[in-house]
Amino acid sequence: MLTMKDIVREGNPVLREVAEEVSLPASAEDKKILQDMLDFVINSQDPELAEKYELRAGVGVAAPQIGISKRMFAVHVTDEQDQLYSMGLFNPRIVSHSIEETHLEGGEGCLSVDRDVPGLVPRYSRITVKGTTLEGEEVSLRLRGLVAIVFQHELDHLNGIMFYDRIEGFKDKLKKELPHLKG
Ligand SMILES: O=C(O)C[C@@H](Cc1ccccc1)[C@H](O)SCc1ccccc1
Ligand code: NI
Repeated sequence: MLTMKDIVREGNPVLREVAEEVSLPASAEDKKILQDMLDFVINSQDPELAEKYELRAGVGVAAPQIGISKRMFAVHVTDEQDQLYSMGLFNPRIVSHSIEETHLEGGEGCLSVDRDVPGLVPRYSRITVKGTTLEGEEVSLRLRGLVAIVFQHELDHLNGIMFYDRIEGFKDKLKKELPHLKG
């Protein structure tokens, strides 16, 4: 099973690579890796397992975070309507998004970042994501709220982007929109 020792930390160049498409249908090896990633996220939310294996609670993990530069990630997160999104996705991509943006009030964290980085991270409020599930099914998901933010955080990992790369944008954007705040 995956534990925190398998999570690469910032500074490791793999986190700054653009990950490779996964050839489909996925090999047994790629399916095993993605299933292990999904199990890791689920385990991280189980208080007993998290304590026993010293897992940091997470709602997603991307393959580059375990040192594998492939376009796949796993999420286990419940949205505001209590709909559970528990899945592994191969070759996920945003096919459309709102202009409107949102952010988590407390900012974001990352399993690969062992420090607090304050600041709001702008994300699209609504996205449509396509990808292929562990079962080999092509899905199209219309997402909003926390789930949309989680998918965008994980998708960024596939493109070598860390959440704090986006924090400056937010301040610059704020200054542009509210020049009187310049300072
Ligand atoms: O590092 C990762 O990719 C896992 C992150 C994903 C994430 C961070 C911030 C915002 C959205 C997604 C971990 O899940 S961080 C822990 C966490 C737990 C619950 C809600 C948000 C973040
Ligand atoms: Ni992260």
